[in-house]
Amino acid sequence: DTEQKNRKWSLADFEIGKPLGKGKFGHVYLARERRSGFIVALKIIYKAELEAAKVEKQLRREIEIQSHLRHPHILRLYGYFYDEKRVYLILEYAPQGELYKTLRRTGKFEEATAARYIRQMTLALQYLHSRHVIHRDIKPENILLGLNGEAKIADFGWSVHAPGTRRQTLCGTLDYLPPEMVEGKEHAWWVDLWSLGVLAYEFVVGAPPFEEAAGYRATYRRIAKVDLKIPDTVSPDAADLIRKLLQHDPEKRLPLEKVLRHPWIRLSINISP
Ligand SMILES: COc1ccc(C(=O)Nc2ccccc2)cc1NC(=O)CCSCc1cnc2[nH]ccc2c1
Repeated sequence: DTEQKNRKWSLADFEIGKPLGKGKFGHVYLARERRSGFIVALKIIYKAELEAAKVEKQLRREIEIQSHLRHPHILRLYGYFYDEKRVYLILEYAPQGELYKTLRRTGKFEEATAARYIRQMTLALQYLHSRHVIHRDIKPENILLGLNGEAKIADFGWSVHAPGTRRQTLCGTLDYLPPEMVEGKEHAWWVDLWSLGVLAYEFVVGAPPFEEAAGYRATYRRIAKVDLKIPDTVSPDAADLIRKLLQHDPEKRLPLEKVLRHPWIRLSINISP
């Protein structure tokens, strides 16, 4: 409520529980707000690390963007506070944990499950794009699972207001990069359409489409050429959607509204939440 919303939080308001993981810039702990008993995830980030990485402004901008985002498939940032050494982000806790752990454990998802997650991510992207926010980093590692196993985009380490042209020093996997980013071109919301295609492929196949053991140059080449091979274990409907999203030309990528009406996605609606 508004009283809760505007109040000044401090560490004394929370009981810290088990560690939930290590993020880009900090450690995340389960925590309970003492007065209400409300469970949250508390991300503790050292200011020294922010200064060393020159990302203080990026964090401030993110907090500004995210404190206004409200969507069932986007992890909430409830608020933040700081003391002289650390910044604390009060984040939504996702009880069913990290989607990529489930994916690695099961190898790949049943197509109905995959389609449900893709529909949920599409709804989240539609909401973000309507707020002129590009996520640019949609991958299994950034998706958490809520109380009923619903997918939530959970990491906003790189979201920007559209159109983004700043080159990010990209660490981590290149598998999700679209050609225009690999070629360092101007990019916008259609970047997320490409990533949605990569995500759908990885969910039903169990590995990203352009992965190259030979290293990143080979991955770059395969992305730039859109050297896409879809195994015939993948249903025709799923393959059709993946092909319509993994288009080199951004204007040819299936818009989010059409993704929601695609047969593969419509089929997933009548199966569990
Ligand atoms: C909305 O989310 C976020 C918003 C902002 C930032 C962030 O760090 N921004 C940043 C930092 C420094 C410089 C610039 C920007 C991170 C997240 N998200 C996460 O860190 C993922 C774990 S969310 C916690 C959480 C919940 N529920 C779980 N269940 C199991 C594990 C788990 C883990």
